[in-house]
Amino acid sequence: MSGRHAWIDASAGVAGDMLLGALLDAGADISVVQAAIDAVAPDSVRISTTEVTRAGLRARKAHVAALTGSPPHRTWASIRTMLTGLDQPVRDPAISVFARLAEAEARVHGVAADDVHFHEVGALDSIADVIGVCAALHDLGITSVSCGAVAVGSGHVRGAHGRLPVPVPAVAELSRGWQVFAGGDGELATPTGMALVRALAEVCEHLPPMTLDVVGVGAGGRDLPDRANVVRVLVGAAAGGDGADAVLVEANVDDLDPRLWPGVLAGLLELGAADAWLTPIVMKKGRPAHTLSVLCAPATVPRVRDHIFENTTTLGVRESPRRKTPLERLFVTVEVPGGTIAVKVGHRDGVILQAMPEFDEVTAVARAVGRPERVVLQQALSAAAERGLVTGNRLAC
Ligand SMILES: O=C([S-])c1cc(C(=O)S)c[n+]([C@@H]2O[C@H](COP(=O)(O)O)[C@@H](O)[C@H]2O)c1
Ligand code: NI
Repeated sequence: MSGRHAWIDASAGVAGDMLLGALLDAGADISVVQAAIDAVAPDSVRISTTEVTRAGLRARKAHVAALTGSPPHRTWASIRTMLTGLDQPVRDPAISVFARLAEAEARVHGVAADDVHFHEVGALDSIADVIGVCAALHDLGITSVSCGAVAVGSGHVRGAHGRLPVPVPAVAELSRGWQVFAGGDGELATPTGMALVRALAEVCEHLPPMTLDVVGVGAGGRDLPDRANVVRVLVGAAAGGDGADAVLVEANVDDLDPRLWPGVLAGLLELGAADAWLTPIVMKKGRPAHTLSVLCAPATVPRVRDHIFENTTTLGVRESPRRKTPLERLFVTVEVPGGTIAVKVGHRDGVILQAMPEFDEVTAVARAVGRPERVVLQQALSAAAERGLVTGNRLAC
């Protein structure tokens, strides 16, 4: 696996500064985080951390000190403009986080997302938390994130909106489609924390099998006697050595013009899905239909989801984590009359299990020389066999 996976333990709640503290505790470089924040809001905030204890457990508390006065209200549109100063790997997730917040606030207050006025969540410290978390993830080389069920709290809280029930409306809205539970008194999950989870974590899951590398513990502001007010981030490589994390995205569809399916499948592969296929099914009420299945890397899920909603008639998608164990593979070019063809060789522990000519190249040579594909395929297989590329043989060094 190329990148690292981070699993967020939000079983005691989540807030932007808690997540930032956890990632800094896991080893993210604070100067890299500060530089990303400075790129958006120069000389505005200073990030620091201290070691604290929460219910007797060591944790790192992130502090965001304002160096200037922060304007009380910001619109989503103005924050989006501020974020353009960031490098793409930090900017894209930061925009996704604020877009989530804007959509949630828009639904809560009954206004258009672009017109949403953030109050507390638009303050400099929230902006710093979001940018800081995205920069820290990038600095740690984390390429996929998942998170368990989130404790949201209970009771009431007082803020710019007056007295709000917990989970506060924005958190409730952001929680749709995610596993949540009360988990205790007070506001345990804040809008910024929940937006970070929803924008960055591809799936809600228990701790996935992984070779654990580092555990970061981020402290919340309160020290509760009965439970540690912390977010933990467990960072490592997904289990299976070369096995990569994958997500299966599926939808049952019974009313799409069938002529549209080839374009839907091709589009999914173009945007980076590892595979996309249709299975004929008979749905409720005896309706013939199709299951669309898409296997992709966790980071590709948001694009896959968007593509399915934009290009099919489905009203929802299902997502489930999967583990892929790819065979090691290499390509060997063989010569056939009239051209060359790449042969994909799958092997394990140095023994060849598969040697198959790439069929697109078989087709290209067959067309170029005017011979049937099956003849060119056989010629490529024979050429591969002459090179010793057959099942059971050891790979030549
Ligand atoms: O700023 C806004 S619009 C805001 C909306 C809501 C709603 O639920 S609506 C709640 N809050 C409260 O702000 C503070 C700070 O939140 P952060 O995400 O910035 O940590 C928190 O207590 C929210 O309940 C703000
Ligand atoms: Ni609000």
